Amino acid sequence: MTTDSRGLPDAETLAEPFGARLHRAMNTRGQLCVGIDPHASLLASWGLADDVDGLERFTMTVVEALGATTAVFKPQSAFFERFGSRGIAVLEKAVAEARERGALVLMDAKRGDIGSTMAAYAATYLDPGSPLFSDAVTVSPYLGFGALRPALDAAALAGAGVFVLALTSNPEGAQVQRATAADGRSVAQTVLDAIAAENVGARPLGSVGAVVGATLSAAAADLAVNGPLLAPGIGAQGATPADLPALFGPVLANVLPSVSRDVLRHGPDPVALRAAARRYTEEITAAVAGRA
Ligand SMILES: O=C(O)c1cc(=O)[nH]c(=O)n1[C@@H]1O[C@H](COP(=O)(O)O)[C@@H](O)[C@H]1O
Repeated sequence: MTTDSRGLPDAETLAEPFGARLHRAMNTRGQLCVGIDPHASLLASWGLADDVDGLERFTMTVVEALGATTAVFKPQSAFFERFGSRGIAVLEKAVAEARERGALVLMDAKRGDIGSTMAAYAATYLDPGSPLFSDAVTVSPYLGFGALRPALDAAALAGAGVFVLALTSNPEGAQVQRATAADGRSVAQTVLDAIAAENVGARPLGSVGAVVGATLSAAAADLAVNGPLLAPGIGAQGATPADLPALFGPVLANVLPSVSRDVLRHGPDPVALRAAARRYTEEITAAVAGRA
């Protein structure tokens, strides 16, 4: 991807939808998404202070070590927000530096609100003029999928993507997501069907993704959304790349497995970080190819 002087995608890149850019990135760099989650415990294990300087050292080390080889970075916004405006400034820098190195940035913000407020979130993450403009953002559909419309429209306009929570990796998610909706489908299936409707006709891949935790024993849902499937939960939450084929079956090629702590714990040595990311990328490639 080419960028302008601020590290933002240039007009030509923006014309290409996120789904197509992600498809290419996964094919050339592998299917691993590296989560940037600067937990206080990780800062401590890297020998860094739990302050803004530690946050910046941690984040830039990850971006510099992995930016040239990783398809997607997923910074978790909360770990930056907890330091206030200076933490957000580090996040802005991380977005620009990651993109500078050719990685896509999926902002893990999990936003979701009434439509008029959603428009402000869309302006934050999906307007190319915003300092936090990202290639994609995670959103929550629990105020109703329709309330996400401003984000879906802004993403389409900017050539960006939106990942909607469908079946999350945490055990508590089932209480809401497996509940039966008025028409007899599960709540998760209504979300997945709405995502699929957004992606109709998109080639090679739609720009609206679903979040489906790799920790699930079975999806028990139709995952054929013609879009990417972000699969967090590998590593610290107990799932492995070898779990992916049984869970995702025919849509395995569209899965973007995400690992945060189990890569990050190998720092601050960039060589060890790269080795950990490479191991996961190879294991995912083997799983997708049926060799796991
Ligand atoms: O949207 C997400 O990224 C997400 C969805 C989900 O269902 N489960 C989940 O763990 N995540 C995020 O993925 C990351 C997982 O981190 P690790 O468990 O350290 O790999 C965290 O940033 C979570 O907030």
